Amino acid sequence: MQQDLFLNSQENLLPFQGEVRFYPHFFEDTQADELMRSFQESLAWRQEPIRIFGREIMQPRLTALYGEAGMPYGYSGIQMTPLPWTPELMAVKTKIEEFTQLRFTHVLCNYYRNGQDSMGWHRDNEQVLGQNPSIASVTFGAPRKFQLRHYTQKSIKRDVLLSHGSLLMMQGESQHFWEHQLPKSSKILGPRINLTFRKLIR
Ligand SMILES: O=C(O)CCC(=O)C(=O)O
Ligand SMILES: [Fe+2]
Repeated sequence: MQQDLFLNSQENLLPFQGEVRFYPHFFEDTQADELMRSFQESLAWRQEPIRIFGREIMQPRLTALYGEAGMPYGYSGIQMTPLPWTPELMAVKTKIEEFTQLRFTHVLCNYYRNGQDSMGWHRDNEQVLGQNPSIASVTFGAPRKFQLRHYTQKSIKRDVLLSHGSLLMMQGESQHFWEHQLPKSSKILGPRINLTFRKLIR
């Protein structure tokens, strides 16, 4: 199928032990602008605490979880109950599913209010994601640097600028062998919305 060819023709950003592919113009600019505005206003953004080394701290960003009823999702000591899909989130999910020929059950939404909001080094390797999860990550708004580094050889790093309307696919063994982060930026940046589509297994 044409789309499979296109999907795999994009170069792998990782040198080994996983696959990460970047599609800078997944959405047309006008569509990306509209989705940014709509998600900014309509999603149920909240600042939630997480537990790190037994201490509760507020996450340096806002989040919201949408997905299938009765399938909660948790990370870093918090458990989130999904809200039902909105038409816009469902439309984005369908577009990604048609492009990738994969299926997703949930979307974790992240809202970075400015350059001071961030996400630290982590792997998306919760058991409910299964062995080699495929994660589809789309970006709207301010472009931000996204970093990958090998989990045991931490000097091996890759950077990619996640731009407005882009799609990043993380697949294969990437969540075993690579961690990723969205560092703070000292630039004066507007808001950025990131949607990470995931498939939870029952
Ligand atoms: O904002 C991003 O691009 C990264 C989000 C992420 O890694 C996550 O939600 O697990
Ligand atoms: Fe992640």
